[in-house]
Amino acid sequence: ETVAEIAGHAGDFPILGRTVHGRRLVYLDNGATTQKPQAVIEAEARYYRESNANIHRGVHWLSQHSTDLYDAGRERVRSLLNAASACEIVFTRGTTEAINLVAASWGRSQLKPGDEILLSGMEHHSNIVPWQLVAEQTGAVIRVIPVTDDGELEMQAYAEMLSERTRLVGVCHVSNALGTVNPVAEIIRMAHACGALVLVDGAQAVAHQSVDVQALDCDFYAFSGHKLYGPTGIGALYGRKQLLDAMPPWQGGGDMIHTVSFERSTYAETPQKFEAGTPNIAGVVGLDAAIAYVQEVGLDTIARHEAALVEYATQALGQIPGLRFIGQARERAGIVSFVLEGIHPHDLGTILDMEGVAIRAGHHCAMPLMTRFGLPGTARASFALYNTQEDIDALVAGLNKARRLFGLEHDA
Ligand SMILES: Cc1ncc(COP(=O)(O)O)c(CN[C@@H](CS)C(=O)O)c1O
Repeated sequence: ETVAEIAGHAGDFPILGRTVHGRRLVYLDNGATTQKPQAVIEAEARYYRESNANIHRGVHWLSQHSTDLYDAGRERVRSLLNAASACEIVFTRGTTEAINLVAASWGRSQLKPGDEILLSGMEHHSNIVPWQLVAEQTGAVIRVIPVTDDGELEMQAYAEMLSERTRLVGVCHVSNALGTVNPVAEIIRMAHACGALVLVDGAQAVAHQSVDVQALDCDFYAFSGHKLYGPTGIGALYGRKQLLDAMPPWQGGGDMIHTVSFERSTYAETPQKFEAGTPNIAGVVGLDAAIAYVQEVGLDTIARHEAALVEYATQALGQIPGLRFIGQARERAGIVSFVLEGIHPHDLGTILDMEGVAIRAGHHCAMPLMTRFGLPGTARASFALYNTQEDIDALVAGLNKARRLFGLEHDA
């Protein structure tokens, strides 16, 4: 599709037709969660209307049909990430659970006292706290890759931190607080050169650009379906097959076993070994529909559309006196973060909400990053394929109204 055609897709998202406080909803909080196209809403509803049954265990047609849908969803995720095999795709509740799975299974079984885990200073709490929990249990040590004033990783410092003690590097593909796109292929190459693994937190990347885990050569890649126009409660972990095969289960129960006795149980193969209990089957069906939708629109088209929005927003917001961008990385995806002198981000968010404009304000679950910038938080506008320049104009109008309400309009 062309970028011009993409704007027509707003009509695919029923919720965008609603008002908030009597104003048109201007939804610019896509980093928190994206809205859902009718195709995703209908896919889940149709599953419950026509196909619902438990998977893997029934001998009846409906159970096999439901299992086929679940397997088709796994193949769709494989195609999204270009993984070598569908058995490298483990369904989880989302990014947080995917990272906890790696920390609990690989971390607890592999990490020894003194081993080092390198995390970037711009990580989301879900790529910090699981590693702190496993470091407490194993004696491993967490070290932080510094972030520059522009919101990029200090690659020279990273190179100097890498050593034979480095066992794993955790890095976000795209920062949810700054929009920075990290040079993950280079980060991975450098980590592998000293024998370390890399987990990439892809929560803010998969909806904004094509991801190829084989080209990146990453060891783990995590994302959430709800940030990719899919349902909440479903996401996925990509893991290199030989790593997943060597990792112990992380949750016990039905489906993840081969045999069970009170003396000893044996476990299913990857990926089922990591999918205990009845999974979110409808969520997988909805995720399948969401990925099909973005693949139809075209991730490269979406990337170009959102890059144009970031550019337009940077120009328009840059005209507002007292507005300071936080994070000016050379490569950004889908997010603009800023502070407005004299108005707390939460007050900005509240005033914008009264105008129907939804943004996020606060620390964005990246408290260490906010501390690094000496801020309590920022205001964040995050874009999706259905956003338009008119949405950004509404944001600018709302910010200027906030300035008037706070008596800041006397600035030139
Ligand atoms: C980079 C990154 N990593 C992990 C997560 C967690 O995703 P879950 O689906 O909640 O598991 C998120 C979710 N960030 C939301 C909620 S804090 C935001 O408004 O930025 C993220 O952006």
